[in-house]
Amino acid sequence: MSRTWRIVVGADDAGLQLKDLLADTLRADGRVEVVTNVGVHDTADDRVYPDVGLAAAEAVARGDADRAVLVCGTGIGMAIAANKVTGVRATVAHDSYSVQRSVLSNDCQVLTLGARVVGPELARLLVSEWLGLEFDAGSASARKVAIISEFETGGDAANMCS
Ligand SMILES: O=C(CO)[C@H](O)COP(=O)(O)O
Repeated sequence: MSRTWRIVVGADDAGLQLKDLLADTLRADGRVEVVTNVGVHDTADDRVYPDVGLAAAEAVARGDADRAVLVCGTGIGMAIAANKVTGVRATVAHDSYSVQRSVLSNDCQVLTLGARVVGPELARLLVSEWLGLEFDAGSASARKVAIISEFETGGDAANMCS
C-alpha cells in the first residue's frame, strides 16, 4: 500500500468545475486521507487565482497539507502564485511524463492544471498517477532540488554546485 495524502484543492472561476470534479475524484481515492477545498466555492466567490493559489500553497508550506491541486484557466497563474511561497514547488503539467518528473525530479508538492487546456478525464488520470508518485530523497535529483531550497532560504547556492 502506498502512502496516503492530505490534499488541498483550489481554483479560480475558470477552474471551479474541474476543481470540484477532481475533489470528488480525490475523495473517492483510497490513497487520500483528507481533501481540503479552499475555494472558490461558487461563481459568487470573486477571489482570483493568486488569492486561492497563495492560500493553498501556504497550507502546504505550514504542513497542514502534503500536496495541492490548483486549477485556473491555464494552470500558469496558479503555478506562479504558489511558487512565491517559500518551500513550495509548483508546476503546471498536462502530460503523464511531466507529471511524473515534477515529483521524481523536482519534488513538486503542487500540481496545477488548466481547465481551458486539459479535458476532465485526462485531468483525473493525471491526478491519479500523481498520487502514486513519491520523491526519493536519496536520489540524484535531491541535491539539485536542495540547491533551489538553499537559494530560497538565503544560503550560498552557488557553492553547492561544486
Ligand atoms: O488562467 C488563468 C491565470 O493563469 C486565469 O484563469 C485567467 O486569468 P486572466 O486571463 O488574467 O483572466
